[in-house]
Amino acid sequence: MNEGEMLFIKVPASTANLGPGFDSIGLALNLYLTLEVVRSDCWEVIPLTDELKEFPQDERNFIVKTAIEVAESFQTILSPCEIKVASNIPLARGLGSSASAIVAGIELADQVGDLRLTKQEKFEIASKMEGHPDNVGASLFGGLVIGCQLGEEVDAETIHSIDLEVLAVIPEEELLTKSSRGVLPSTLSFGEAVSAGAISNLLVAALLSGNLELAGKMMKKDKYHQPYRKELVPHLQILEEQAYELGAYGVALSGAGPTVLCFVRPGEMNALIEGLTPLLPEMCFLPLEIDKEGSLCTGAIVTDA
Ligand SMILES: Nc1ncnc2c1ncn2[C@@H]1O[C@H](COP(=O)(O)OP(=O)(O)OP(=O)(O)O)[C@@H](O)[C@H]1O
Ligand SMILES: N[C@@H](CCO)C(=O)O
Repeated sequence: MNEGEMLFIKVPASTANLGPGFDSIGLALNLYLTLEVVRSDCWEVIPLTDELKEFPQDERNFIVKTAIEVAESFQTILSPCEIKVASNIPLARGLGSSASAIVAGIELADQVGDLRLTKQEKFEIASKMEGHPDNVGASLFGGLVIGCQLGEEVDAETIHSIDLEVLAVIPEEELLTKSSRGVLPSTLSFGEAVSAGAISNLLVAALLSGNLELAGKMMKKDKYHQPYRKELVPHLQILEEQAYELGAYGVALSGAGPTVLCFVRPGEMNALIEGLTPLLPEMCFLPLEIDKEGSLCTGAIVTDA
């Protein structure tokens, strides 16, 4: 990168699982982590939004650490940069903040280190780092992503033709993914695994065919994680009981929670918010749409070579 040149990186938020698509289904959402990158003498991260001020502002920052680690795995040393970071993705709320930071780090390594990675290569690296492909796949590709990670191998199909409107119901309290995975069982019986897989398969088919009632029905029937996480996220039960009555066709825990997503038809958002606000007055209600583009890098880059 020549002096004075600036690189912009934009990575969308995401929701994972959509109920039964545990560790497999991701949907990109229109909240963003953005980076403005210029060459500097040392690594410096300048947070432009308040929530990011708690993180280290040098090479210990998670995004920078990720970038350095990725570049090193390709025997590349990154030249230091000054990075202005902004984000409207709530942290540790189930909206893929850690996945967006990982994807931003990979994009940073790719651009500054001139690694020339393909999207698939970025997806493989990101899935390995995050441990599952759902959030990172959505943040990279945009749209609805159905992924499968088996050991080192990771595959995905991306669907951009689906339009969904969602209401994110976001509590004030954080819930770390690590804690929320801690309440999950270590095994399911063969019979439970078969029905959990069938529910997930039918969710995908219903989303693809536009049968939204059926998709919503399958979200509620998840057997992989929501029944266990309800103890940590009591408002999931309240929303499952009330949101359908108020016009939503689906309700699902967003990723590891604590955010819950209500899926609504166009034109029905306001009535849903009005109906839910008195029931959960302490929550933030945020209408969201699907991001169709995934991560984007713009700006001129000239490498050291
Ligand atoms: N922009 C960022 N810069 C540095 N660290 C970040 C950033 N975004 C997220 N993180 C790290 O990721 C943690 C949150 O990750 P976690 O997996 O628990 O939740 P999430 O990704 O927001 O939710 P989910 O995985 O359920 O969608 C934060 O507490 C922080 O340590
Ligand atoms: N599939 C993951 C998403 C959160 O990282 C989970 O539900 O734990």
